[in-house]
Amino acid sequence: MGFYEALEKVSAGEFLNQEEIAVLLSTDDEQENRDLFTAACKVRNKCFSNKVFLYGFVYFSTYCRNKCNFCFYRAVNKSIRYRKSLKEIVDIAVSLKKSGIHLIDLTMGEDPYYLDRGKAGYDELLNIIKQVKKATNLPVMISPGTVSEKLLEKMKDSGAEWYACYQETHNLNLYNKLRPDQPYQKRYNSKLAAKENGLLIEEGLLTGLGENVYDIAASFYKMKELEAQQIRVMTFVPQKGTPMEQFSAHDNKMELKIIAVMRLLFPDRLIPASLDVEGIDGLKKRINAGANVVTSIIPPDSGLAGVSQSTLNIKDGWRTVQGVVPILQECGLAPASVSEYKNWLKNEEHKNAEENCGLRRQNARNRSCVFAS
Ligand SMILES: C[S@@+](CC[C@H](N)C(=O)[O-])C[C@H]1O[C@@H](n2cnc3c(N)ncnc32)[C@H](O)[C@@H]1O
Ligand SMILES: C[C@H](CCN)[C@@H](N)C(=O)O
Ligand code: SF4
Repeated sequence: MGFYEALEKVSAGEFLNQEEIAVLLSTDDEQENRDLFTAACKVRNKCFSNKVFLYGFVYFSTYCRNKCNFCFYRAVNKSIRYRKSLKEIVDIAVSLKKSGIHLIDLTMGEDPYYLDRGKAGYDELLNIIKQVKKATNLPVMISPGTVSEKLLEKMKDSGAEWYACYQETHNLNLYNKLRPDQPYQKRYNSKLAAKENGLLIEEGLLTGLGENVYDIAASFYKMKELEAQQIRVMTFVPQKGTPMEQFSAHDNKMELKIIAVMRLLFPDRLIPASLDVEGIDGLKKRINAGANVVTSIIPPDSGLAGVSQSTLNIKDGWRTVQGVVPILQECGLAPASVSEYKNWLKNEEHKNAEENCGLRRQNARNRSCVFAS
């Protein structure tokens, strides 16, 4: 099947086979790329109108027990380590809320202080979620890595709506190289357990790590199977002092194509444009590829580090609502209101609960879109 046949088929609402996905992802033709992005934005606008969601980011602990080969915060790296106090975390969350974001993303390394049962931090972590919720009354996403079902349940009870945990790839060999000593299935099962416990889940891919278009197509099938409410991709950014420091940094072309194809395959799912890859300069192209969420918004004076770009555009204030909104406007878009975001969540939580009860197993494509005109 040719590029335009595949594009037409997916635009008409059909899921593609792996060969057809590979065709869309393989194009280097400029006109084909433009048409892919235009089709993706059309589908996004049909589902979400001109509304974009904004996520504030609080990386509150950079300590980590793992040794992911791509990550600046891997256990043995000489990176900036900090653990923010409860007061600091709540203050940052409140300042993010005041700036106009829709969700607080509480992200951490797999910090044993918080994750090991019996340590003081275990209850502190739950208290952080509770206090952030209480102070902001905003939806909360927790990104703690692979955790037990018990902890997921407690996180949900403490007020978290979302659990983010990215597999990065579904090519087992590549996964094991990227995340040594972190069994693939255990990480995957965390997401299933979170979903069963009523949390919304985010799945994510890294690109530029040696995967091929068939691996990416296989990941889309896994995303379909997971029924994640939010799906993302980020280009790998080489990190100083890590085993993959010399791994050549990729341009962002594949990331943009993946965003567009994800949008076409999963029209009504949330798809982020992360500021943590290329900073503010990379926002427009990600939005114009079909993204509908801006992530990694960070208050300039919070002393927080990003994940893949620990400093880019933080102190200069570009990773802020103020920095982001004019770019959305240039794309003909605008931030949603908090209640629009909450309505979207409520609807998804309802569907999730119904699915969990086995009341309905319906193809994602037939789901109604909250913002559909
Ligand atoms: C730093 S972790 C934070 C949550 C938790 N520690 C975990 O691993 O799930 C969040 C994500 O950042 C992304 N990431 C980490 N290092 C990166 C890099 N060098 N380039 C691009 N993305 C990166 C990965 O997708 C990873 O899953
Ligand atoms: C990867 C992070 C999100 C974790 N839920 C953040 N650096 C981002 O780009 O959105
Ligand atoms: S990606 Fe997450 S789990 Fe892996 S080293 Fe980085 S912070 Fe730790």
